Amino acid sequence: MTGSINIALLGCGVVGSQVVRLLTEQADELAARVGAPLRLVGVAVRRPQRHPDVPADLLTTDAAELVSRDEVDVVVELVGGIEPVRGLLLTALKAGKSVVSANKALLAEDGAALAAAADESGADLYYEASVAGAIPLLRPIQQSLAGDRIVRVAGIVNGTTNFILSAMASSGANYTEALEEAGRLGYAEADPTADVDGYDAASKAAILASLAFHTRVTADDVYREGIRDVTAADIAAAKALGCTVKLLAICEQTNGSVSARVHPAMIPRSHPLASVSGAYNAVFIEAAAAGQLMFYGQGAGGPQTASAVLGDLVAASRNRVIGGRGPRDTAHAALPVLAMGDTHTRYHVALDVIDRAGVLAQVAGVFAEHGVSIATVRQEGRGHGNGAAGRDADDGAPGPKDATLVIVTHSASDAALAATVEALTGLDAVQGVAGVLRVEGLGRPVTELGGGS
Ligand SMILES: NC(=O)C1=CN([C@@H]2O[C@H](COP(=O)(O)OP(=O)(O)OC[C@H]3O[C@@H](n4cnc5c(N)ncnc54)[C@H](O)[C@@H]3O)[C@@H](O)[C@H]2O)C=CC1
Ligand SMILES: N[C@@H](CC=O)C(=O)O
Ligand code: NA
Repeated sequence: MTGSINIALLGCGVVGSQVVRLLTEQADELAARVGAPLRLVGVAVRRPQRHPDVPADLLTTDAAELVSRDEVDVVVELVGGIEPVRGLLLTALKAGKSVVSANKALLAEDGAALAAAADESGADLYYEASVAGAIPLLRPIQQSLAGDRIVRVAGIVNGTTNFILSAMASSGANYTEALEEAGRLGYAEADPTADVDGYDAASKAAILASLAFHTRVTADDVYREGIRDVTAADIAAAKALGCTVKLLAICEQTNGSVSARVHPAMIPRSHPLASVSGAYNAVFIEAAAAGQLMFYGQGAGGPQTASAVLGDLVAASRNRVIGGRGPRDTAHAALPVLAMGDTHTRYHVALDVIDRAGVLAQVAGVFAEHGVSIATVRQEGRGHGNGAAGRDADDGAPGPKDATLVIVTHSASDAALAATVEALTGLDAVQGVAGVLRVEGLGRPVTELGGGS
């Protein structure tokens, strides 16, 4: 066995502390797999007194000094955020030290600079834990599917929002109630913004699109909508169509460009992603030759995420032992990113209208004017003696009539749909837009829409 592989750990929180535990508990096995012992030479933290489980002589508050030590072979970064981590990792990579990171925010913002620094010095840069935690996803994309052409990567990459949407669907809770439950059970953080507003998923989408399509997509390139505006009525409307609502990250390659978007969408309950509930993640990959593949598991958690970090650490360490480096990021395709307005999907539009002769024709006319083709229309009575939702509106009940028109479109551009909705709000007979949600078939025909619950 050769000399040890020396590891510097930055950050010792939820994930970092589990990496220390696994490195200690599995030391002999890891050494056998790598061909050299993995030796932790330093752990950079903010407050050493909070880490009684880490040998005191390893703890330091000076991350910059630790990273620049000559003895360090691999830097494992589990701090998160952009600065000071970016500077620390660039220093490490430029000095030829390999880097393992779970930092999706940094990778999605400045992965190109990190990859360039790794290329320059011949070091490894691995970040499997940054997307979908424990689920092996980036390595299959980069290695197992390297000979194929990936056309779509779509999935549920945020456990917090999936938990909230699952709770809303199963109990009928509204968003605020479900968020509170997620907080109580430890899924949602005190400040849930990064999760519920889709920033976390957008960073992951940027990383997935970059690797899958051999190009560079940053978090800013990703269209982003979170789940704050998803209502109990949206969930009920999805149910009525045989669908469920999920926060999806969708990355596609079409006609020489890529698109990456994060937003809530209805998906058919028969789709494999529909049954992914609670804090689980699942990602669906479609490749030209391989066809459809699905990856499922826990996207967060200390031990789970540490598993992915250790996998990267073993890979980087093996490369050190053998001499050389593993597969690097390839961005040779350099594809343009499609504007959200030019992406195409189907839509569910619920309109509150006055129920009188000619309204349906008027509404249909607005869709037609904007080139948006209607697939199905359903009218539901609403109040004023008009009967319960879902019953025939024309039930002969006396009094003024209000109704909700539930329209599902064929595939249309996002820009055309937005213009249609804008124009609909200008119609006298339209009292309000009760809901607009995208409907995604995700590589499967959406045949069952309207099929009921
Ligand atoms: N917790 C999870 O389930 C997952 C986390 N990740 C990523 O893993 C990374 C770490 O996440 P967690 O362990 O959950 O965070 P955490 O907040 O529990 O741990 C981060 C640690 O870094 C320390 N720290 C902050 N600034 C520092 C500095 N300048 N020098 C040294 N230490 C510093 C903090 O005191 C804290 O102990 C983040 O990038 C996160 O996005 C990725 C997937 C899942
Ligand atoms: N906050 C994320 C976990 C880390 O990637 C989630 O809720 O999935
Ligand atoms: Na992963």
